[in-house]
Amino acid sequence: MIGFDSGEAVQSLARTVVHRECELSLSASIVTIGAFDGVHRGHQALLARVVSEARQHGVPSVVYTFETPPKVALGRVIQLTPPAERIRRLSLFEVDHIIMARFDRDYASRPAASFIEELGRINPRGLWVGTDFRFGKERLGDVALLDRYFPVRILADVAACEGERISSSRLRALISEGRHEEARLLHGWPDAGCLPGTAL
Ligand SMILES: Cc1cc2nc3c(=O)[nH]c(=O)nc-3n(C[C@H](O)[C@H](O)[C@H](O)COP(=O)(O)O)c2cc1C
Ligand SMILES: Nc1ncnc2c1ncn2[C@@H]1O[C@H](COP(=O)(O)OP(=O)(O)OP(=O)(O)O)[C@@H](O)[C@H]1O
Repeated sequence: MIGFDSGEAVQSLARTVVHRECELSLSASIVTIGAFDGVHRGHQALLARVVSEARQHGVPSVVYTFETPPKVALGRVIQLTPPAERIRRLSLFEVDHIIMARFDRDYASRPAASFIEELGRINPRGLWVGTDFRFGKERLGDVALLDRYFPVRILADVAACEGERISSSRLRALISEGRHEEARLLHGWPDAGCLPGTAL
């Protein structure tokens, strides 16, 4: 049983442990960061790479994500997957650690440098993100900045058969248009609903 409401670390599948931000410290790791709303096929490709590289190097794999996806917390979009279901889906990839940061006003106002400092505690030896990854206050941090501190690896865009990049935004659009079967093909999970998130 996976639950997150208690806020405690959760031992779910064999090796997945969920942490609040700041409480995990590792001497080496392979990491990916993102909202992962829906854990769609693009996210799944990223997770598979992280877990495989971590095993190759004999270090823990880490997913750094947010209890509420930033765009949802900022009231811009509807949430696809609530935290407990997101943890369940992430866990199926057998990541070693999931960090669930609470994206509130204080967190959103942290500059990129503060986030880089936090990441330093888990010593990423490889940091996997997609091409468009941004972080820090006003989204000022980008891949070039991150790469000055950690070895950044970029995953090429995973696209659907018609060539369009798979994204949580695309899924939200399809679901709002009632195109559930197309959405299901993009996210790769049996159910495809939008569930309300909590805005800041
Ligand atoms: C420390 C920190 C501060 C952030 N502040 C903002 C912000 O001010 N505005 C914003 O739109 N997003 C902010 N974000 C969210 C990022 O834009 C982005 O959503 C997050 O890094 C996850 O990446 P992803 O959207 O590619 O999954 C922040 C992220 C982090 C880690
Ligand atoms: N189709 C994809 N191919 C490769 N990487 C992806 C893909 N979709 C997302 N990613 C990467 O996964 C990480 C988490 O992304 P995020 O949760 O923002 O997903 P998203 O689908 O881009 O969301 P949104 O549409 O809301 O911006 C980021 O590093 C992002 O670049």
